[in-house]
Amino acid sequence: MPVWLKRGKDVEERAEADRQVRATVEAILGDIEKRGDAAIIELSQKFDKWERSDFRLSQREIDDCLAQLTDQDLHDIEFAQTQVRNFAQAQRATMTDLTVETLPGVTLGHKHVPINAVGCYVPGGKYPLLASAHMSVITAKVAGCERVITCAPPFGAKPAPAVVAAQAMAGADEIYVLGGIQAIGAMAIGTESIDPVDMLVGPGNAFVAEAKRQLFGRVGIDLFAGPTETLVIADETVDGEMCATDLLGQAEHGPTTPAILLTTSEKLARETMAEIERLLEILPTGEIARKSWADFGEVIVCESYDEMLVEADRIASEHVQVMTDRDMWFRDNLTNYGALFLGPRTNVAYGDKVIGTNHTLPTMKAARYTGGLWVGKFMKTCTWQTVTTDAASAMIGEYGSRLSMLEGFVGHAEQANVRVRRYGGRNIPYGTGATPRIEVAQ
Ligand SMILES: NC(=O)c1ccc[n+]([C@@H]2O[C@H](COP(=O)([O-])OP(=O)(O)OC[C@H]3O[C@@H](n4cnc5c(N)ncnc54)[C@H](O)[C@@H]3O)[C@@H](O)[C@H]2O)c1
Ligand SMILES: [Zn+2]
Repeated sequence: MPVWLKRGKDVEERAEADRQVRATVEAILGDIEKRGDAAIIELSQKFDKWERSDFRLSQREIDDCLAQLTDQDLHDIEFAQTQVRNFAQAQRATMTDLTVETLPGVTLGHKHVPINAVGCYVPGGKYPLLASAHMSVITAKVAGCERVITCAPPFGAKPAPAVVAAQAMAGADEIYVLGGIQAIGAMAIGTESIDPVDMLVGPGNAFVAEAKRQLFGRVGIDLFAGPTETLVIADETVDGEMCATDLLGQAEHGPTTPAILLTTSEKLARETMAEIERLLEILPTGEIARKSWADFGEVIVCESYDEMLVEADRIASEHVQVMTDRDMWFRDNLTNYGALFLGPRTNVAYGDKVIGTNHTLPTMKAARYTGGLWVGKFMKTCTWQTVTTDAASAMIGEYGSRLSMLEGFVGHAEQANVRVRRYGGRNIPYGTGATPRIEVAQ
């Protein structure tokens, strides 16, 4: 049985916080629906102290942001964007259109159709998360989406230059400085100044994730990508400093970030907890990380690798860092996770910022039913079919007619029968729903 050396807050407390967020989001989306731009302007003032009548940046404002970055900054952003684009293109290449003859004269297929208009949210309340611009905008463009618009909140009551640069360099068609529920609502519902999109993507805090969830149906969403979570699976092949650094590296995202250590070694567990206390004293973002570690950090000691696997699948964390003597065994056997980071030479920050895999990933156990954002999320896989011979049309028609009548659908049966008459030369009077029989072999 696993033993907890440290536990996080219980589920009830989290559920109460979720209820409050749900109510706030519902009220604000209703207001945006009713009052459009007027609501957006007020909300932006209220939550972000950001006053503007038009939130779209002009080309001049975009150029001004680009000019504030150093050559090194621009080179680094370009490097990261190239990695994200290369991987997205390789993934796109695995998605082939399909044409298959399933019976003589019966041809079925599917094709991948890019979604026309996409709204990409780039979070930036606590940190200007420019990497989210690459993850959403570039991936949408690789998919072939025509209109890709993007919203990020102001940072320190003005546009964050690095975020704007990343949005522009990624190829965004419209850039808005707008955050939180008001950004999500404006993109999905539309206002006098912003045309609505077909799909919302991108990570964000609990308000952003909940707003996307409530708007799902009216628009598509990528997945539930709320506050970051991380899980480290480690044995004695690594030390406490490495584990502590990887846990705190993600705990700094926000005060509700679960960072969990699963290990077979109580010695490593205790060493990691001590290291965390030492590092929290010197980490400049330690205040946030300390709060999330105190409230949501967990340390679980397991008896075996199999037990760690079961626990990891139960936790279904957004990020899973594996540093053991059998990393590929975990890759081959884990089933619930957003993204895997295998071996001590890589880590979650590489994925977050630069290596090329997408960092928008499922949280709150959504990893049980979805992977992260990828080029396939921006495509609709739509089927088509055709019947190319008379014999095939009549043969499928006879089955279709009988199966329709089993459901009581006479009109459906007639759609089939008219073809059985014309292409099969069978005389079935209209409106009888007569079902020609076949001999079933014994
Ligand atoms: N799951 C993923 O893939 C992933 C990836 C990266 C980041 N993240 C998460 O993104 C989040 C970013 O959060 P953030 O807060 O820094 O930026 P954010 O851009 O998501 O949210 C900032 C906005 O929240 C709104 N807001 C703040 N307090 C509010 C309140 N009380 N009521 C209504 N609206 C309010 C404001 O309008 C503000 O513009 C973090 O939680 C991080 O963990 C997740
Ligand atoms: Zn991160």
